[in-house]
Amino acid sequence: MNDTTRAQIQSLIRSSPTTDWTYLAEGGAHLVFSYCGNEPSIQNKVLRIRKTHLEPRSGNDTGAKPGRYECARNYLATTITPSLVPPELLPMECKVTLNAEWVHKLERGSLDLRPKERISSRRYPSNHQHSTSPTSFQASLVENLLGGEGDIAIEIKPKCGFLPDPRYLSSESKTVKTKYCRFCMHRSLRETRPTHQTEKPPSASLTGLASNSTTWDYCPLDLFSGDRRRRLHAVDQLFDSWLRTAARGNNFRVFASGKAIVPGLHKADAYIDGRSLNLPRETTDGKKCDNDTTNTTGITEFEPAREALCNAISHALDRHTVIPLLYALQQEFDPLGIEGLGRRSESLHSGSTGGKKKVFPEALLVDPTTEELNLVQEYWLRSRPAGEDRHRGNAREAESASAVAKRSLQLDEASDLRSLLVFHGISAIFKDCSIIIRFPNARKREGLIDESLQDLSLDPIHAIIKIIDLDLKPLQKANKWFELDDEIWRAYRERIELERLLVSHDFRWPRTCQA
Ligand SMILES: O=P(O)(O)O[C@@H]1[C@@H](OP(=O)(O)O)[C@H](OP(=O)(O)O)[C@H](O)[C@H](OP(=O)(O)O)[C@H]1OP(=O)(O)O
Ligand SMILES: Nc1ncnc2c1ncn2[C@@H]1O[C@H](COP(=O)(O)OP(=O)(O)OP(=O)(O)O)[C@@H](O)[C@H]1O
Repeated sequence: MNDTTRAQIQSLIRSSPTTDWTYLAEGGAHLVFSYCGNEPSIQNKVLRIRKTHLEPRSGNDTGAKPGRYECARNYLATTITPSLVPPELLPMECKVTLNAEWVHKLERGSLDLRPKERISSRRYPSNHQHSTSPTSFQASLVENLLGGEGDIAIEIKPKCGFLPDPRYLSSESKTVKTKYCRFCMHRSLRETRPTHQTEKPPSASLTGLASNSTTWDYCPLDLFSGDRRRRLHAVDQLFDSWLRTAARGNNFRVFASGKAIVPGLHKADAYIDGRSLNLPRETTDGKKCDNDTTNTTGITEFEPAREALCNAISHALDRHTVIPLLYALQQEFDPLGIEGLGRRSESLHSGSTGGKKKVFPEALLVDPTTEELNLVQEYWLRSRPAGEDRHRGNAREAESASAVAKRSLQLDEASDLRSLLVFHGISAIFKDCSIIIRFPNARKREGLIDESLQDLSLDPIHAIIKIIDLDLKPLQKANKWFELDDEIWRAYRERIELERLLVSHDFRWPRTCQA
């Protein structure tokens, strides 16, 4: 640990959980607070705290070894991820262990600000929880990627950017899964089954699939296509659903001066391209906007920002290697797909998965060892040219790199199931991470910080791009992944069939996701 890190940790320990930290955001697994105190060493930092506390320790809670998941997670973060992702894409962070009492005070102060459905949700498999009160929490002190006064930051959660290999699909699933991507089908499932993950926003399309063939939501295959026009379209669709769902989705978020903007709720003190976003507090007829997604009054106020913002994001992505990199990491570590893996497991382990029929036996789902994680690194490095070119290329190049990788390490149906599962777990991380694109305030950039913030630049050349949320997924989730995948494509097939019956004569199949 160097002196700077030591000073930061000291400042964190001295800081007050009730007055020095403000609730910023959260996902399923972490709570994130930004620092608002006066200690210079932790200005511009966020505190990212694991919701699930440390695994049980033996004895008196000091000096005992962390569990297997914890070890794998740390080894991945410190040793493996930096070889898969170039350092400039990773935020600077230092790990800290926080006293539970301190964390509880912090959490209590944030309860009013947190989305209700997030409070007390614990979704990790049971072996990552325990019933006794925790004495400490794992956290990291990370650079605040949203920036400060006058900066505009966009967060995109792109999700899975490719269709599965048909060779590993059943004849039944093939008809659907080779035409529609998992993300689009999953959105449809959430739309048609309100009980399925109810915290999710409804899709921007309020009608059925038939009309969906003309108005089409965000599809990750567009973003990952390598085609600039489709990428811009994808960004525009993300912006669109951000507007229509009043920022309730998790695929696109806009932050101005470090604060999340909610269309229809906020008056943002932010400017884009010299124009105020002018987010209305009230609709023009004087009624407070209630986040009703059908209320378009607040939405039109954003239209002037749409073009400038979407173009800037899209150009920033075009100039950067982050999208092809994520594509390669998602696709190369997942040659068979979860269905292919499940079918493989069934053929190998039929009858041995215990009383409750699960596709993957428990014994296969322990978290990876350091040796297994080293293989991940080896596989990745062997499949790519040395030097800086390692992280370059477009989606198509990534595909051919994938072919090379498969030849060199034989990651295919002949590989052992355990290795394939470990690799699938790595792919899952990159299917679920987010990208933050920050457009620093032009005047601050030029060192003119004391001038008025009228002229906020959205210059793609100066955009700073980082990847967040690269935590190891517990392999225990594999059975859930398999079951959800099965539910998703079956529900989509059913929905198509139903719509076809209902609107029989003029039914048009929904637009397919184009690889
Ligand atoms: O399965 P998915 O595609 O719904 O992904 C889950 C995400 O839902 P999303 O579709 O992005 O809204 C989900 O996102 P939210 O927490 O719902 O915002 C989580 O990221 C979850 O991962 P974890 O359990 O927190 O490690 C994600 O679970 P994993 O599939 O990555 O395990
Ligand atoms: N370094 C950072 N700087 C600024 N904001 C951040 C940072 N890290 C995370 N955030 C914000 O906090 C939110 C939640 O963080 P994160 O995605 O890491 O949580 P998670 O629980 O791991 O997510 P998931 O549910 O996808 O697993 C992010 O969506 C982002 O808006």
